[in-house]
Amino acid sequence: MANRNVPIPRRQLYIGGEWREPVKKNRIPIINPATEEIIGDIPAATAEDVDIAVEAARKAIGRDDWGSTTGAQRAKYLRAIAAKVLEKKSVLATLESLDSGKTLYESAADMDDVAGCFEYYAGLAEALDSRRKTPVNLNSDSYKSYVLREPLGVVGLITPWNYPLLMAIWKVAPALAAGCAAILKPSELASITCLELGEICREIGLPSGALNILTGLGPEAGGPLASHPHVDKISFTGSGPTGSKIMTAAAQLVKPVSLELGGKSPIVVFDDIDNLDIAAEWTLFGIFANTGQVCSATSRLIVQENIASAFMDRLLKWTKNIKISDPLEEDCKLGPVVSAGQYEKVLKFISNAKSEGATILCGGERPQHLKKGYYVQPTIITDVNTSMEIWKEEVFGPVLCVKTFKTEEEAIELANDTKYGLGAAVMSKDVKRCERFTKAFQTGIIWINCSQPTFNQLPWGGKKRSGFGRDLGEWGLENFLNIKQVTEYTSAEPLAFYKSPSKN
Ligand SMILES: NC(=O)C1=CN([C@@H]2O[C@H](COP(=O)(O)OP(=O)(O)OC[C@H]3O[C@@H](n4cnc5c(N)ncnc54)[C@H](O)[C@@H]3O)[C@@H](O)[C@H]2O)C=CC1
Ligand SMILES: NCCCC(=O)O
Ligand code: NA
Repeated sequence: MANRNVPIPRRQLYIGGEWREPVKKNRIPIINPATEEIIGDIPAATAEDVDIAVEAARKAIGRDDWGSTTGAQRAKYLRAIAAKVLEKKSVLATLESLDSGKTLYESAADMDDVAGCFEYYAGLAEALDSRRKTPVNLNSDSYKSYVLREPLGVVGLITPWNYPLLMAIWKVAPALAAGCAAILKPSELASITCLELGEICREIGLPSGALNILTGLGPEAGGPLASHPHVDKISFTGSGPTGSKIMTAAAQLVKPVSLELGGKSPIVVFDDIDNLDIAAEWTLFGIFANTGQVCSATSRLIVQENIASAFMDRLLKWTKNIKISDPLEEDCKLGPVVSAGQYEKVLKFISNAKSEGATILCGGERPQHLKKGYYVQPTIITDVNTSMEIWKEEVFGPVLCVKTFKTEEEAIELANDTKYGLGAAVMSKDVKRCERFTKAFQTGIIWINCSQPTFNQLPWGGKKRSGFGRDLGEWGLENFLNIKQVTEYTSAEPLAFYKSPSKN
């Protein structure tokens, strides 16, 4: 077992490069979901603190030490942050697991990804210098034009608890690379590592106000950020209802938003796969990794009828092998869900599925050997029909529902039978078929013969009710840039649109 006695730092809000007590001095308890114990507390920001942070961010943009930096200069800060994250990886990973219930293995992998994401956007920040000013050929002798890529301004980043630091960094790294000043509002359910990012920024000497971190409740801290007149953009990852509230608040000021809102992603398994075990493991990984708390989790298995029985048999065998334990225990592969509320919600989905006539093939309860903590067994549900809640709604827990199909057309129809459109996976060795599915899936992310691998270089986001806009890749950077066209009249001739007074 890793050292569970890592002290939980008692932090304040990180504003203008300093730790600052919230104006109202309120704090929120930190709960370890594996033990249900209170292990510390975080500051609770309110509208007053949002005002102070926005002011600090505005000042940063107006100061030369941040507002006039080149991409290459900002890249140095990003690389310094990446190096610090790696230096502190073990402590950060433990804190992430204590706060969110994520297995230590996954928390450590997240810290590598966090550092990798800062490194990746450092590269894009450097490349931005040569792309900052792009001439545009107008086929005109009278005009000369170019396009500037400039930082968008002050941006609000509102992020969830499922990958507490990583989801924040998917937005923080490109925002800083672009030269914006950012205000991060992480989830109140898991904020520790985001506050530690504040300490890292302080240690590496990031110019004050370039990144501000406000922990607090959604409506009290996130709400005022979304509706603040001096915040130029909101980038949000989280639930549909909250995304909709943020968009409504932002719309009053015609403030741009990008929304990443989760889904009910399908994984389609065909009978031509060579190896049932390989497909079974990807299917499991697609729904049980991070205890199913993944926006792109492939939570609907759509399996070809003639292999369904053999495939389900393999799935059950693999599922029985999953070690469920305290996330800090070695080889733990499934920790608790994040909170009491999420635990109740997941169990309610399972009991509703039962009352609607579905069969709980395995799991469905808390594991017998764990008396405390928000643990839910990995659960597979069959005899599902398309009108059931379990088929339609995002559970955000370790719950897979299963349907069978006979024909390819039927599989496509089932896969797209959702209001969401984030991810979709197909398992088949037929290349042409995979191409047909790539075209037919109504989503932003397609996985072929795998589920969930994620790379900094690739765009991340969905369509339909999964939201719009893209994190990661060059698209993640574009989110935080203003595109400005500059047109210069270079001719010595007059415009000659109006009658000249000299000809009167
Ligand atoms: N797509 C995804 O990645 C995620 C989806 N979810 C889904 O959402 C459900 C609810 O979980 P929550 O933690 O309540 O998610 P949420 O969407 O309410 O929270 C995400 C972020 O939004 C903030 N927020 C909440 N209300 C706000 C408001 N009125 N204005 C501005 N910011 C606000 C929260 O404080 C947090 O930082 C989960 O059960 C899960 O199904 C949750 C987290 C991530
Ligand atoms: N593997 C990263 C998933 C990100 C998300 O849940 O939004
Ligand atoms: Na927590």
